[in-house]
Amino acid sequence: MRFIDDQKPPYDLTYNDCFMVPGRSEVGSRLDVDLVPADGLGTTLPIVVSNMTAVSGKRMAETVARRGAIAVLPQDIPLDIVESNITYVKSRHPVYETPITLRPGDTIQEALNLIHKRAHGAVIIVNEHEEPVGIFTENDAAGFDRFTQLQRVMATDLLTIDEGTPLETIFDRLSSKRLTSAPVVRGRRLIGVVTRKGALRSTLYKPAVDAKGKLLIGTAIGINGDVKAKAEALLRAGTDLLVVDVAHGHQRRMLEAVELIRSLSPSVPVMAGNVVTREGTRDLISAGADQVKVGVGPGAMCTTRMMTGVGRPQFSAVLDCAEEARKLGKHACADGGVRHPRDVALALAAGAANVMIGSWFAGTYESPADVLRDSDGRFYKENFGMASQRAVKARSRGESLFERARKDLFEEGISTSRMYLDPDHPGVEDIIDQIIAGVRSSCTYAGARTLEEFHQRAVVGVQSQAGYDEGRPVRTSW
Ligand SMILES: NC(=O)C1=CN([C@@H]2O[C@H](COP(=O)(O)OP(=O)(O)OC[C@H]3O[C@@H](n4cnc5c(N)ncnc54)[C@H](OP(=O)(O)O)[C@@H]3O)[C@@H](O)[C@H]2O)C=CC1
Ligand SMILES: Nc1nc2c(ncn2[C@@H]2O[C@H](COP(=O)(O)O)[C@@H](O)[C@H]2O)c(=O)[nH]1
Repeated sequence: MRFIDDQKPPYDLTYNDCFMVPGRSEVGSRLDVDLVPADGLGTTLPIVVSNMTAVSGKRMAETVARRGAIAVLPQDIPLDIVESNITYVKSRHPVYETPITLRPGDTIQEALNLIHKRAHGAVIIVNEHEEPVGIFTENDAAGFDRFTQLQRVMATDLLTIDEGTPLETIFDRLSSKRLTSAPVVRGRRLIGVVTRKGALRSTLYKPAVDAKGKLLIGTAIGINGDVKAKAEALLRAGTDLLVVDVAHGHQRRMLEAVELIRSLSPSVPVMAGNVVTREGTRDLISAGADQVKVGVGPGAMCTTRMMTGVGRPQFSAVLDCAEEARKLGKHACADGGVRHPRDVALALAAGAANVMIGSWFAGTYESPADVLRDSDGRFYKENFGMASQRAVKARSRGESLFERARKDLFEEGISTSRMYLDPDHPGVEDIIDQIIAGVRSSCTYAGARTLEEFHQRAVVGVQSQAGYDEGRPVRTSW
């Protein structure tokens, strides 16, 4: 990446400060761009879902891995739950979505409680042999009370798709019947759900899978407690990526933890952070990290900079740390502060191998929280920072009341915030579509076919606030 006229500003930059100019391109189509990160992890998109309790769980993990990204389970979750989540994600189909199932005798209320847990908007009603016998969508509830059994309202003229049916055929069949989704069967037994959009997406994205073809999943670990025992348990459980994560990643205990983890497994990919300096990057890499996580204070739930004055504008932090990591043959993950596809593109232009996103994904069907409605009827989910009182309480539940009360005094981070589901993009895959459309386009503007070429060719300028505002779409007349 270079700055226009090679004029690097003498101050640090946020994503909003930056813009990219187009360059001569030989890339004929945005679909010719390969977005596989250079880190060799097995992902096919440069997106990592933050290890935040309100963001990353098993549904998030399976959904993003199916499209080529990876989610990291937070360090707050009890180890036995982490183990079962890894097993669950590894058991998911790499193409077909996991169905929500109920029995004919279950009620509309039960179906409505579950239907927003996934984006495909249907509950499949199965018999005792796990064979689909009906399908329920929200519209089927109209005019019935909540205790009505599903067998009374479900649609029974089912279109089922045989496992292995070509994706284009699935799309055509669903389109011709004006259906958005259908159960997938092996013989007569339900094995998944496929949607029209899902069939299309599966032709555009490649799942992130391990050597056995199982979906990838990462886990996070802190530096408190018995790091060795926790790391060993996560490795045994089959984590594909270990993220060693603390607010201040450039500290002795962190470096020791990374060294320890590296000694336990020479081969597991280790991401460690957070840092924003070249020195921090070097130290984490010499301790054994394959990838440094970059970002202090840019996150949407983050009060670090207001509380402490510490942090660094994210674009410059990524630029420096990624350059340092590259010199050492390693990688950087730009963590936090992403609110638009352009931010992802700028992080990649700055040299990041991956971009970690938290709060944006909290407002999706796949994040762990339940969907709530505000007084205007708009759907939202609760999000909270990992340094907030709520998260600290969860992390320290094994400690004495006294210790927990002391920790409360160190609360940092927003306790809860509302992340509204975008009615046009309520699922995490909808947001991934937006991001990837933006990033593919950015690459072709720069004339790049790969992320490495993008980093080499990107030309960045610095803009005023007015320059940034000019780029924002205008939704009403003025
Ligand atoms: N990227 C960012 O800007 C930030 C991210 N976070 C996120 O919040 C979560 C919790 O982070 P964290 O509180 O570090 O995790 P932990 O609860 O795992 O604590 C980190 C350890 O580091 C010690 N420590 C020393 N200096 C600091 C410091 N300046 N800030 C925090 N801890 C320090 C703490 O000791 P002691 O408690 O005794 O001081 C503690 O033992 C993580 O997921 C992290 O990513 C949090 C803040 C900023
Ligand atoms: N200072 C804090 N940073 C936090 C907290 N919880 C998470 N984080 C960091 O933010 C990113 C995600 O950023 P986002 O803009 O996409 O939401 C996450 O990966 C952490 O590094 C917190 O409580 N305080």
